[in-house]
Amino acid sequence: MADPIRVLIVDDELIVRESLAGWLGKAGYAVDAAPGGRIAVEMIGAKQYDLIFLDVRMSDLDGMEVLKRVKLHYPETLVVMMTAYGTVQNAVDAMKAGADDYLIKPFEPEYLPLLVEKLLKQKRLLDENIALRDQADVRAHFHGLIGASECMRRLFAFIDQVAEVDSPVLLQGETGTGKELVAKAIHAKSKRRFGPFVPINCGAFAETLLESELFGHEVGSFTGATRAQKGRLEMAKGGTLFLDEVGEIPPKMQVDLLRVLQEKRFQRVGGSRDVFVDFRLICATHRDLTREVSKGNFRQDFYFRLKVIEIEVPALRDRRQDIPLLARHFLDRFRRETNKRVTGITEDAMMLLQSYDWPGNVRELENTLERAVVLSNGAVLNKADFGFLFRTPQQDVPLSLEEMEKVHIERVLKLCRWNISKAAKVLEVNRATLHNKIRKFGLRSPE
Ligand SMILES: Nc1ncnc2c1ncn2[C@@H]1O[C@H](COP(=O)(O)OP(=O)(O)OP(=O)(O)O)[C@@H](O)[C@H]1O
Repeated sequence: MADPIRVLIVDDELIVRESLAGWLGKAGYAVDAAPGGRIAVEMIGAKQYDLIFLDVRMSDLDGMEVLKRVKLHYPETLVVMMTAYGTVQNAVDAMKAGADDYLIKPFEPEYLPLLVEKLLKQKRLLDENIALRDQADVRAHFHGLIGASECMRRLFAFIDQVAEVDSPVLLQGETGTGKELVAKAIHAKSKRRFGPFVPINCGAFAETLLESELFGHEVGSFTGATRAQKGRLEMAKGGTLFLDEVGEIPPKMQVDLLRVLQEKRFQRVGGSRDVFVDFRLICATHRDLTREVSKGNFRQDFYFRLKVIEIEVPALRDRRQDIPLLARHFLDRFRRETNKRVTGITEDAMMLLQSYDWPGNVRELENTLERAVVLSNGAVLNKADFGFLFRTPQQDVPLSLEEMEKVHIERVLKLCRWNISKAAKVLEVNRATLHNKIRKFGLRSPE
Protein backbone atom coordinates (compact mmCIF):
# COMPACT_ATOMS: atom_id res chain seq x y z
CA MET A 1 0.00 0.00 0.00
CA ALA A 2 1.28 3.47 -0.85
CA ASP A 3 2.25 5.79 2.03
CA PRO A 4 -0.56 8.20 2.95
CA ILE A 5 -0.11 11.85 2.01
CA ARG A 6 1.33 13.70 5.06
CA VAL A 7 -0.34 17.01 5.84
CA LEU A 8 0.56 19.59 8.49
CA ILE A 9 -1.89 22.25 9.63
CA VAL A 10 -0.36 25.34 11.22
CA ASP A 11 -2.74 27.78 12.89
CA ASP A 12 -2.94 29.34 16.34
CA GLU A 13 -6.75 28.97 16.43
CA LEU A 14 -7.76 25.58 17.85
CA ILE A 15 -11.07 25.57 15.99
CA VAL A 16 -9.37 25.93 12.60
CA ARG A 17 -6.88 23.16 13.42
CA GLU A 18 -9.55 20.78 14.60
CA SER A 19 -11.98 21.31 11.77
CA LEU A 20 -9.31 21.10 9.06
CA ALA A 21 -7.82 17.98 10.65
CA GLY A 22 -11.27 16.42 10.77
CA TRP A 23 -12.06 17.00 7.09
CA LEU A 24 -8.62 16.00 5.82
CA GLY A 25 -8.43 12.97 8.12
CA LYS A 26 -11.77 11.77 6.70
CA ALA A 27 -10.36 12.12 3.19
CA GLY A 28 -7.60 9.64 4.14
CA TYR A 29 -4.64 11.95 4.69
CA ALA A 30 -2.22 11.55 7.64
CA VAL A 31 -2.67 14.83 9.48
CA ASP A 32 -0.59 16.60 12.15
CA ALA A 33 -1.27 20.04 13.60
CA ALA A 34 0.89 22.79 15.09
CA PRO A 35 -0.43 25.71 17.17
CA GLY A 36 2.30 28.15 16.08
CA GLY A 37 5.11 28.91 13.64
CA ARG A 38 8.01 27.88 15.88
CA ILE A 39 6.64 24.42 16.67
CA ALA A 40 5.78 24.03 12.99
CA VAL A 41 9.40 24.71 11.98
CA GLU A 42 10.57 22.02 14.41
CA MET A 43 8.02 19.52 13.13
CA ILE A 44 8.94 20.24 9.50
CA GLY A 45 12.61 19.65 10.35
CA ALA A 46 11.79 16.30 11.97
CA LYS A 47 9.34 14.85 9.45
CA GLN A 48 8.82 15.20 5.73
CA TYR A 49 5.41 16.67 4.83
CA ASP A 50 3.82 16.61 1.40
CA LEU A 51 1.53 19.54 2.10
CA ILE A 52 1.30 22.30 4.69
CA PHE A 53 -1.70 24.52 5.44
CA LEU A 54 -0.18 27.63 6.94
CA ASP A 55 -1.88 30.58 8.57
CA VAL A 56 -0.37 33.91 7.54
CA ARG A 57 -0.77 35.59 10.87
CA MET A 58 0.54 33.91 13.99
CA SER A 59 1.82 35.49 17.16
CA ASP A 60 5.15 33.68 17.63
CA LEU A 61 6.53 33.22 14.12
CA ASP A 62 4.85 34.80 11.12
CA GLY A 63 3.45 32.44 8.45
CA MET A 64 5.40 34.25 5.74
CA GLU A 65 8.62 33.52 7.62
CA VAL A 66 7.71 29.83 7.92
CA LEU A 67 6.86 29.78 4.19
CA LYS A 68 10.28 31.20 3.28
CA ARG A 69 12.05 28.58 5.37
CA VAL A 70 10.01 25.74 3.90
CA LYS A 71 10.64 26.86 0.32
CA LEU A 72 14.34 27.32 1.01
CA HIS A 73 14.95 24.00 2.74
CA TYR A 74 12.18 21.74 1.40
CA PRO A 75 11.13 23.18 -1.98
CA GLU A 76 9.31 19.94 -2.86
CA THR A 77 6.76 20.48 -0.03
CA LEU A 78 3.49 22.12 -1.12
CA VAL A 79 2.25 25.08 0.92
CA VAL A 80 -1.28 26.51 1.03
CA MET A 81 -1.48 29.84 2.86
CA MET A 82 -4.58 30.70 4.87
CA THR A 83 -5.57 34.29 5.32
CA ALA A 84 -8.59 36.15 6.68
CA TYR A 85 -11.13 37.85 4.44
CA GLY A 86 -10.04 41.44 3.84
CA THR A 87 -6.33 40.66 3.86
CA VAL A 88 -6.07 39.33 0.31
CA GLN A 89 -2.85 41.29 -0.19
CA ASN A 90 -1.26 38.76 2.21
CA ALA A 91 -2.26 35.95 -0.12
CA VAL A 92 -0.79 37.77 -3.12
CA ASP A 93 2.48 38.31 -1.25
CA ALA A 94 2.52 34.66 -0.20
CA MET A 95 2.09 33.46 -3.80
CA LYS A 96 4.96 35.72 -4.83
CA ALA A 97 7.07 34.17 -2.08
CA GLY A 98 6.46 30.68 -3.46
CA ALA A 99 3.20 29.46 -1.89
CA ASP A 100 1.42 26.93 -4.10
CA ASP A 101 -2.13 28.19 -3.38
CA TYR A 102 -4.15 30.08 -0.79
CA LEU A 103 -7.43 29.86 1.10
CA ILE A 104 -9.47 32.81 2.34
CA LYS A 105 -11.02 32.14 5.76
CA PRO A 106 -13.75 31.17 6.39
CA PHE A 107 -13.75 28.55 3.61
CA GLU A 108 -16.16 25.86 2.43
CA PRO A 109 -14.97 22.45 3.74
CA GLU A 110 -16.11 20.53 0.64
CA TYR A 111 -13.70 22.61 -1.44
CA LEU A 112 -10.70 21.25 0.50
CA PRO A 113 -10.27 17.74 -0.99
CA LEU A 114 -10.56 19.25 -4.48
CA LEU A 115 -7.82 21.74 -3.73
CA VAL A 116 -5.56 19.05 -2.29
CA GLU A 117 -6.15 16.74 -5.29
CA LYS A 118 -5.35 19.56 -7.72
CA LEU A 119 -2.10 20.38 -5.95
CA LEU A 120 -1.02 16.74 -5.69
CA LYS A 121 -1.75 16.22 -9.38
CA GLN A 122 0.42 19.23 -10.27
CA LYS A 123 3.20 17.81 -8.11
CA ARG A 124 2.93 14.36 -9.72
CA LEU A 125 3.24 15.95 -13.17
CA LEU A 126 6.29 17.87 -12.04
CA ASP A 127 7.86 14.71 -10.60
CA GLU A 128 7.16 12.87 -13.86
CA ASN A 129 8.84 15.67 -15.80
CA ILE A 130 11.87 15.40 -13.57
CA ALA A 131 11.94 11.62 -14.04
CA LEU A 132 11.71 12.05 -17.82
CA ARG A 133 14.47 14.61 -17.71
CA ASP A 134 16.61 12.17 -15.73
CA GLN A 135 15.96 9.46 -18.32
CA ALA A 136 17.04 11.87 -21.06
CA ASP A 137 20.13 12.55 -18.97
CA VAL A 138 20.89 8.83 -18.91
CA ARG A 139 20.84 8.83 -22.71
CA ALA A 140 23.29 11.71 -22.61
CA HIS A 141 25.78 9.57 -20.65
CA PHE A 142 28.44 7.80 -22.65
CA HIS A 143 30.99 5.82 -20.63
CA GLY A 144 31.24 8.53 -18.01
CA LEU A 145 31.07 11.35 -20.55
CA ILE A 146 28.04 13.59 -20.29
CA GLY A 147 26.79 15.73 -23.13
CA ALA A 148 23.75 16.13 -25.34
CA SER A 149 25.01 18.93 -27.59
CA GLU A 150 25.45 18.30 -31.27
CA CYS A 151 29.25 18.28 -31.01
CA MET A 152 29.22 15.78 -28.12
CA ARG A 153 26.81 13.48 -29.99
CA ARG A 154 29.17 13.58 -32.96
CA LEU A 155 32.07 12.85 -30.61
CA PHE A 156 30.28 9.80 -29.13
CA ALA A 157 29.56 8.46 -32.62
CA PHE A 158 33.19 8.99 -33.62
CA ILE A 159 34.42 7.20 -30.49
CA ASP A 160 32.29 4.20 -31.52
CA GLN A 161 34.01 4.14 -34.92
CA VAL A 162 37.51 4.72 -33.58
CA ALA A 163 37.13 1.99 -30.94
CA GLU A 164 36.85 -0.63 -33.66
CA VAL A 165 40.35 -0.07 -35.01
CA ASP A 166 43.76 -0.19 -33.34
CA SER A 167 45.40 2.94 -34.80
CA PRO A 168 46.99 5.64 -32.63
CA VAL A 169 44.69 8.47 -31.57
CA LEU A 170 45.64 12.06 -30.77
CA LEU A 171 43.20 13.96 -28.56
CA GLN A 172 43.49 17.71 -28.68
CA GLY A 173 41.63 20.10 -26.44
CA GLU A 174 41.98 22.57 -23.64
CA THR A 175 42.67 21.46 -20.11
CA GLY A 176 39.70 19.90 -18.32
CA THR A 177 37.65 19.19 -21.46
CA GLY A 178 37.53 15.45 -20.72
CA LYS A 179 40.35 14.09 -22.90
CA GLU A 180 41.20 11.36 -20.41
CA LEU A 181 37.53 10.35 -20.21
CA VAL A 182 37.44 10.14 -24.01
CA ALA A 183 40.55 7.94 -23.98
CA LYS A 184 38.91 5.68 -21.38
CA ALA A 185 35.71 5.50 -23.43
CA ILE A 186 37.65 4.44 -26.53
CA HIS A 187 39.41 1.77 -24.47
CA ALA A 188 36.14 0.60 -22.88
CA LYS A 189 34.50 0.14 -26.29
CA SER A 190 37.51 -1.47 -27.99
CA LYS A 191 38.46 -5.12 -28.20
CA ARG A 192 41.25 -4.32 -25.72
CA ARG A 193 38.74 -3.50 -22.97
CA PHE A 194 39.67 -6.63 -20.99
CA GLY A 195 43.30 -5.46 -20.93
CA PRO A 196 44.61 -2.60 -18.76
CA PHE A 197 44.16 1.13 -19.36
CA VAL A 198 47.50 2.64 -18.37
CA PRO A 199 47.66 6.45 -18.12
CA ILE A 200 50.76 8.55 -17.59
CA ASN A 201 51.02 12.32 -17.37
CA CYS A 202 54.23 13.05 -19.28
CA GLY A 203 54.38 16.62 -17.96
CA ALA A 204 54.53 15.49 -14.37
CA PHE A 205 58.00 13.92 -14.44
CA ALA A 206 61.53 15.19 -14.80
CA GLU A 207 63.22 13.82 -17.95
CA THR A 208 65.17 10.91 -16.42
CA LEU A 209 62.27 9.85 -14.24
CA LEU A 210 59.91 9.93 -17.21
CA GLU A 211 62.26 7.65 -19.14
CA SER A 212 62.27 5.01 -16.42
CA GLU A 213 58.51 5.42 -15.84
CA LEU A 214 57.87 4.70 -19.52
CA PHE A 215 60.53 2.14 -20.35
CA GLY A 216 61.16 0.61 -16.93
CA HIS A 217 64.67 -0.15 -15.69
CA GLU A 218 66.99 -2.94 -14.70
CA VAL A 219 68.77 -3.29 -11.36
CA GLY A 220 71.67 -0.84 -11.00
CA SER A 221 70.74 1.24 -14.04
CA PHE A 222 70.96 4.36 -11.88
CA THR A 223 71.70 5.18 -8.25
CA GLY A 224 68.84 3.85 -6.19
CA ALA A 225 67.64 1.32 -8.80
CA THR A 226 67.83 -1.61 -6.41
CA ARG A 227 65.08 -3.56 -8.12
CA ALA A 228 64.14 -4.12 -11.72
CA GLN A 229 60.95 -2.25 -12.60
CA LYS A 230 58.46 -2.61 -15.43
CA GLY A 231 57.62 0.61 -17.25
CA ARG A 232 54.17 1.75 -18.42
CA LEU A 233 54.86 0.50 -21.96
CA GLU A 234 55.12 -3.01 -20.56
CA MET A 235 52.26 -2.60 -18.10
CA ALA A 236 49.93 -1.68 -20.95
CA LYS A 237 50.36 -5.14 -22.54
CA GLY A 238 47.10 -6.17 -24.21
CA GLY A 239 45.47 -2.84 -23.33
CA THR A 240 45.73 0.89 -23.98
CA LEU A 241 48.58 3.27 -23.14
CA PHE A 242 47.41 6.83 -22.56
CA LEU A 243 50.15 9.47 -22.84
CA ASP A 244 48.67 12.62 -21.35
CA GLU A 245 50.43 15.96 -22.05
CA VAL A 246 52.38 14.28 -24.86
CA GLY A 247 53.61 17.73 -25.94
CA GLU A 248 55.82 17.77 -22.83
CA ILE A 249 57.91 14.75 -23.91
CA PRO A 250 61.49 15.89 -24.50
CA PRO A 251 62.75 15.51 -28.13
CA LYS A 252 65.21 12.70 -27.35
CA MET A 253 62.48 10.57 -25.85
CA GLN A 254 60.23 11.34 -28.81
CA VAL A 255 62.84 9.59 -30.99
CA ASP A 256 62.90 6.58 -28.63
CA LEU A 257 59.13 6.30 -28.57
CA LEU A 258 58.86 6.62 -32.33
CA ARG A 259 61.26 3.71 -32.63
CA VAL A 260 59.14 1.65 -30.24
CA LEU A 261 56.04 2.37 -32.31
CA GLN A 262 57.79 1.32 -35.50
CA GLU A 263 59.67 -1.72 -34.22
CA LYS A 264 57.17 -2.79 -31.56
CA ARG A 265 59.96 -3.50 -29.10
CA PHE A 266 62.36 -1.72 -26.78
CA GLN A 267 64.85 -2.26 -23.98
CA ARG A 268 64.44 -1.21 -20.36
CA VAL A 269 66.81 1.51 -19.09
CA GLY A 270 70.10 -0.24 -18.35
CA GLY A 271 68.88 -3.44 -20.01
CA SER A 272 69.89 -5.33 -23.14
CA ARG A 273 66.97 -7.70 -23.56
CA ASP A 274 64.24 -6.81 -26.09
CA VAL A 275 60.77 -6.40 -24.64
CA PHE A 276 57.92 -6.69 -27.15
CA VAL A 277 55.03 -4.27 -26.87
CA ASP A 278 51.36 -4.81 -27.47
CA PHE A 279 49.28 -1.75 -26.71
CA ARG A 280 47.06 0.73 -28.42
CA LEU A 281 48.40 4.26 -28.11
CA ILE A 282 46.20 7.22 -27.25
CA CYS A 283 47.85 10.59 -26.66
CA ALA A 284 46.45 13.89 -25.47
CA THR A 285 47.66 17.45 -25.44
CA HIS A 286 46.30 20.92 -24.75
CA ARG A 287 49.01 22.37 -27.01
CA ASP A 288 48.68 23.13 -30.69
CA LEU A 289 51.18 20.51 -31.86
CA THR A 290 51.26 21.82 -35.46
CA ARG A 291 52.56 25.08 -34.07
CA GLU A 292 55.01 23.26 -31.77
CA VAL A 293 56.31 21.36 -34.81
CA SER A 294 56.78 24.56 -36.80
CA LYS A 295 58.59 26.13 -33.86
CA GLY A 296 60.89 23.11 -33.69
CA ASN A 297 59.69 22.04 -30.23
CA PHE A 298 58.07 18.80 -31.37
CA ARG A 299 59.35 16.28 -33.92
CA GLN A 300 57.32 16.14 -37.09
CA ASP A 301 57.86 12.40 -37.70
CA PHE A 302 56.62 11.59 -34.17
CA TYR A 303 53.67 13.94 -34.60
CA PHE A 304 52.61 12.25 -37.86
CA ARG A 305 52.81 8.85 -36.15
CA LEU A 306 50.60 9.99 -33.27
CA LYS A 307 47.90 11.73 -35.25
CA VAL A 308 46.69 8.88 -37.41
CA ILE A 309 43.27 9.62 -35.93
CA GLU A 310 42.75 13.12 -34.55
CA ILE A 311 39.96 14.07 -32.19
CA GLU A 312 39.24 17.60 -31.05
CA VAL A 313 37.51 17.61 -27.67
CA PRO A 314 35.40 20.80 -27.60
CA ALA A 315 35.77 23.52 -24.97
CA LEU A 316 32.82 23.85 -22.61
CA ARG A 317 32.07 27.41 -23.77
CA ASP A 318 31.52 25.99 -27.29
CA ARG A 319 28.77 23.69 -26.00
CA ARG A 320 27.03 25.77 -23.41
CA GLN A 321 23.81 23.77 -23.74
CA ASP A 322 25.58 20.90 -21.90
CA ILE A 323 26.21 23.09 -18.84
CA PRO A 324 22.83 22.44 -17.10
CA LEU A 325 23.20 18.69 -17.65
CA LEU A 326 26.72 18.66 -16.25
CA ALA A 327 25.89 21.05 -13.41
CA ARG A 328 22.98 18.86 -12.25
CA HIS A 329 25.13 15.75 -12.54
CA PHE A 330 27.84 17.27 -10.32
CA LEU A 331 25.25 18.69 -7.93
CA ASP A 332 23.77 15.19 -7.43
CA ARG A 333 27.22 13.72 -6.92
CA PHE A 334 28.38 16.27 -4.35
CA ARG A 335 25.01 16.24 -2.59
CA ARG A 336 25.39 12.48 -2.10
CA GLU A 337 29.03 12.83 -1.05
CA THR A 338 28.37 15.62 1.45
CA ASN A 339 24.93 14.46 2.63
CA LYS A 340 23.59 17.98 2.14
CA ARG A 341 19.97 18.69 1.27
CA VAL A 342 20.73 20.76 -1.83
CA THR A 343 18.17 19.77 -4.42
CA GLY A 344 18.54 22.21 -7.26
CA ILE A 345 19.91 25.31 -8.95
CA THR A 346 17.74 28.35 -9.57
CA GLU A 347 17.07 29.34 -13.15
CA ASP A 348 19.03 32.58 -13.01
CA ALA A 349 21.98 30.85 -11.32
CA MET A 350 21.95 28.34 -14.19
CA MET A 351 21.92 31.22 -16.68
CA LEU A 352 24.92 32.67 -14.87
CA LEU A 353 26.75 29.35 -15.19
CA GLN A 354 25.90 29.27 -18.89
CA SER A 355 27.20 32.78 -19.43
CA TYR A 356 30.60 32.15 -17.82
CA ASP A 357 33.50 31.22 -20.12
CA TRP A 358 34.94 28.25 -18.16
CA PRO A 359 38.64 28.55 -18.98
CA GLY A 360 39.19 25.37 -16.93
CA ASN A 361 36.29 23.68 -18.75
CA VAL A 362 34.41 20.74 -17.17
CA ARG A 363 36.99 20.36 -14.39
CA GLU A 364 36.38 23.97 -13.34
CA LEU A 365 32.61 23.44 -13.45
CA GLU A 366 33.03 20.32 -11.32
CA ASN A 367 35.15 22.20 -8.74
CA THR A 368 32.69 25.10 -8.79
CA LEU A 369 29.72 22.85 -7.99
CA GLU A 370 31.68 21.13 -5.24
CA ARG A 371 32.51 24.45 -3.63
CA ALA A 372 28.94 25.75 -3.97
CA VAL A 373 27.41 22.58 -2.48
CA VAL A 374 29.87 22.51 0.43
CA LEU A 375 29.36 26.17 1.30
CA SER A 376 25.63 26.49 0.64
CA ASN A 377 23.14 26.80 3.47
CA GLY A 378 19.95 26.62 1.42
CA ALA A 379 18.17 23.84 -0.45
CA VAL A 380 18.70 25.53 -3.79
CA LEU A 381 21.88 27.03 -5.19
CA ASN A 382 21.30 30.60 -6.30
CA LYS A 383 23.26 33.34 -8.06
CA ALA A 384 25.06 34.38 -4.89
CA ASP A 385 26.50 30.86 -4.52
CA PHE A 386 28.40 31.37 -7.79
CA GLY A 387 29.37 35.01 -7.35
CA PHE A 388 33.00 34.04 -6.74
CA LEU A 389 33.36 33.04 -10.40
CA PHE A 390 33.00 36.63 -11.49
CA ARG A 391 35.17 38.14 -8.81
CA THR A 392 38.41 39.64 -10.12
CA PRO A 393 41.42 40.26 -7.92
CA GLN A 394 41.29 43.99 -8.76
CA GLN A 395 38.07 44.28 -6.81
CA ASP A 396 38.72 45.00 -3.22
CA VAL A 397 37.35 41.65 -2.04
CA PRO A 398 39.42 39.73 0.47
CA LEU A 399 40.78 36.59 -1.21
CA SER A 400 41.22 33.21 0.42
CA LEU A 401 44.72 31.72 0.60
CA GLU A 402 43.82 29.37 -2.21
CA GLU A 403 42.56 32.21 -4.43
CA MET A 404 45.77 34.15 -3.72
CA GLU A 405 47.78 31.10 -4.75
CA LYS A 406 45.86 30.87 -8.02
CA VAL A 407 46.34 34.56 -8.81
CA HIS A 408 50.06 34.37 -8.01
CA ILE A 409 50.70 31.24 -10.06
CA GLU A 410 48.84 32.74 -13.01
CA ARG A 411 50.92 35.91 -12.78
CA VAL A 412 54.23 34.00 -12.70
CA LEU A 413 53.17 31.82 -15.62
CA LYS A 414 52.34 34.93 -17.64
CA LEU A 415 55.71 36.49 -16.76
CA CYS A 416 57.48 33.29 -17.85
CA ARG A 417 55.36 33.09 -21.03
CA TRP A 418 54.02 29.75 -19.84
CA ASN A 419 57.45 28.12 -19.83
CA ILE A 420 56.67 25.53 -17.15
CA SER A 421 60.28 24.80 -16.16
CA LYS A 422 61.04 28.52 -15.75
CA ALA A 423 57.86 29.22 -13.79
CA ALA A 424 58.48 26.20 -11.55
CA LYS A 425 61.95 27.58 -10.80
CA VAL A 426 60.59 31.04 -9.95
CA LEU A 427 57.93 29.50 -7.70
CA GLU A 428 60.47 27.09 -6.20
CA VAL A 429 58.32 24.02 -6.80
CA ASN A 430 58.92 21.09 -9.11
CA ARG A 431 57.24 20.81 -12.51
CA ALA A 432 54.90 18.08 -11.36
CA THR A 433 53.59 20.25 -8.52
CA LEU A 434 53.12 23.17 -10.88
CA HIS A 435 51.26 20.99 -13.37
CA ASN A 436 48.98 19.77 -10.61
CA LYS A 437 48.23 23.34 -9.52
CA ILE A 438 47.59 24.46 -13.11
CA ARG A 439 45.11 21.64 -13.46
CA LYS A 440 43.52 22.19 -10.06
CA PHE A 441 42.93 25.88 -10.73
CA GLY A 442 41.93 25.36 -14.35
CA LEU A 443 44.61 27.73 -15.65
CA ARG A 444 45.28 27.79 -19.36
CA SER A 445 47.91 29.34 -21.56
CA PRO A 446 46.56 32.18 -23.75
CA GLU A 447 47.90 30.70 -27.01
N1 LIG B 1 31.81 15.31 -20.62
C1 LIG B 1 32.07 15.10 -19.32
N2 LIG B 1 31.16 14.54 -18.53
C2 LIG B 1 31.40 14.35 -17.21
N3 LIG B 1 32.53 14.68 -16.59
C3 LIG B 1 33.48 15.24 -17.33
C4 LIG B 1 33.32 15.47 -18.73
N4 LIG B 1 34.44 16.04 -19.20
C5 LIG B 1 35.27 16.15 -18.16
N5 LIG B 1 34.72 15.66 -17.04
C6 LIG B 1 35.32 15.66 -15.68
O1 LIG B 1 36.20 16.78 -15.64
C7 LIG B 1 37.44 16.43 -15.06
C8 LIG B 1 38.55 16.63 -16.07
O2 LIG B 1 38.45 15.65 -17.09
P1 LIG B 1 39.74 15.02 -17.78
O3 LIG B 1 40.82 14.75 -16.78
O4 LIG B 1 39.30 13.87 -18.62
O5 LIG B 1 40.14 16.27 -18.68
P2 LIG B 1 41.46 16.45 -19.57
O6 LIG B 1 41.03 17.14 -20.81
O7 LIG B 1 42.16 15.14 -19.70
O8 LIG B 1 42.29 17.45 -18.66
P3 LIG B 1 43.89 17.76 -18.73
O9 LIG B 1 44.20 18.25 -20.10
O10 LIG B 1 44.05 18.84 -17.72
O11 LIG B 1 44.58 16.47 -18.37
C9 LIG B 1 37.31 14.99 -14.60
O12 LIG B 1 36.95 14.96 -13.24
C10 LIG B 1 36.21 14.44 -15.46
O13 LIG B 1 35.52 13.40 -14.80
